[in-house]
Amino acid sequence: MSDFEIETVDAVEDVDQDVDQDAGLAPVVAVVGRPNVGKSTLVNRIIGRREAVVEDVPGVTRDRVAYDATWSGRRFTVVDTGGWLPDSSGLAAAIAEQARLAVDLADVVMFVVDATVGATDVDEAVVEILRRSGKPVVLVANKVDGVGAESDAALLWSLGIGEPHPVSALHGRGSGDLLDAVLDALPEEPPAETFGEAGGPRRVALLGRPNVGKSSLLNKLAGETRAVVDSVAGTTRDPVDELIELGGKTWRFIDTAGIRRRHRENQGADFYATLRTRSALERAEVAVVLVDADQPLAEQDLRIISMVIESGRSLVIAYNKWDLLDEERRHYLEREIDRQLHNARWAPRANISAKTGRHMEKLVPAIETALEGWGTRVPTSKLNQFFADLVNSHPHPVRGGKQPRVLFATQAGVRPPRFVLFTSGFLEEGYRRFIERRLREEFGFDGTPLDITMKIREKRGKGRK
Ligand SMILES: Nc1nc2c(ncn2[C@@H]2O[C@H](COP(=O)(O)OP(=O)(O)OP(=O)(O)O)[C@@H](O)[C@H]2O)c(=O)[nH]1
Ligand SMILES: Nc1nc2c(ncn2[C@@H]2O[C@H](COP(=O)(O)OP(=O)(O)OP(=O)(O)O)[C@@H](O)[C@H]2O)c(=O)[nH]1
Repeated sequence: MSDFEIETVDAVEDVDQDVDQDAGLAPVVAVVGRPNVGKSTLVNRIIGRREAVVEDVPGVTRDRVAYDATWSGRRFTVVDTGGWLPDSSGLAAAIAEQARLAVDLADVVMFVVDATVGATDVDEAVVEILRRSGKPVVLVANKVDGVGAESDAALLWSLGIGEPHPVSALHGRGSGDLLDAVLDALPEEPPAETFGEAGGPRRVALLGRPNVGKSSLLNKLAGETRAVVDSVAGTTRDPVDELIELGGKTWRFIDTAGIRRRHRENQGADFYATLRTRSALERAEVAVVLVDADQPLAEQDLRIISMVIESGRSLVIAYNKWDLLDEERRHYLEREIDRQLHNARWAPRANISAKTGRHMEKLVPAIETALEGWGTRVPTSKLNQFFADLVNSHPHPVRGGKQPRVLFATQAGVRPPRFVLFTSGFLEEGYRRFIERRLREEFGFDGTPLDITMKIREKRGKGRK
């Protein structure tokens, strides 16, 4: 992208592949079944807390649907589909719809049947959908509270989707064996996320177009603390980093040799500057982009900021040469910046002067804020509470008689925070931006781009097996 169009939301119809390869995304286990069979009770049993709302009234609308769960050290997201269909047109149709959604969005389906009631016509219809999907299904024979009821469970072999697992969601009986079966059905565990060196100084890239004051700032930072701790030879290429102590911590400034070396005499300096920026970003965790406050914001400034955002690194914007502005211009510029940098409005800002040292002390807190936002993880239940509220208070506009919904969401990773929204249809641009804005309002995320992916259920009638 050469302009300043920052797309943090990937609107892709068929993104299953991307998402499934995402190392951080926990597999999704959807719990499906008729009303009142004990889905919520089972979910509470699995997550080890009483969070899903259990009601004796069938079909109670719930506002939280997805939770983090762990069994035998394996992390997964469990989804209570009971909350998906508050206004259905007839039970059978509603359950069928619920099953289809679950099949499309989950890695494994837990199909819950009330063993004391036995298989009903609706259950049979669900089995049909599940079988056709080819997704792994674990059959749960619930409400088997004692040995006496085990024969009820055995009758469910007749459904023809494999072994019924007798459990009492209420008392916990059989739930361990059930979860073992679920783990067996989960896809292979992806390799753990590996980002950066464990511990060690946080890595900062100082970026900006020629003449904005990068070397001046570097000298000021290094000089001010009187502690240029060390120079570090770059491991891969020739760049040399510097360890600088600031605010009681040691920071690794990336490729400071490159900043101090002048490219001005070279032809194609622009090209080298871009390369340098790119390779610095590769190794950095946070970028401090310097902008010359005394000059109009240039295309190149915006391009550098875009590069940071696209690289998924955290971002601080420092307006340098603030000493050159008079009071009126400062006031005016503050507003101007808000308008011009609206795509990076979330980045902490510092108005500094590398020359006079003005507000240099604000730089470290800004960097720390950005790194914190970058590493923030929101628990699944909190995230889904947020989306439930959002969908209720600000539903997606109806388009062509349809109203796509966020069914549930999980955070697939950090650095930067990555979210996957499981939706019942395509969310349009404006709504996606709205979601991002509200996520930021609710959870902070100052200084970090957000990577938001939609995982849309397959379109019906388009080659369903
Ligand atoms: N005896 C017995 N009762 C259970 C068991 N599991 C759930 N129940 C009861 O069944 C009723 C329905 O449980 P829920 O967990 O709300 O059922 P649900 O499937 O989530 O229901 P919907 O919200 O209608 O979709 C509650 O009164 C539970 O206490 C069980 O293992 N044994
Ligand atoms: N008034 C004022 N001048 C500054 C400030 N920071 C840097 N300058 C001046 O701006 C000019 C460029 O500063 P440098 O630090 O060399 O800029 P740079 O970004 O390293 O430049 P390149 O090496 O071309 O990429 C020098 O003349 C500095 O003295 C500041 O805060 N206020």
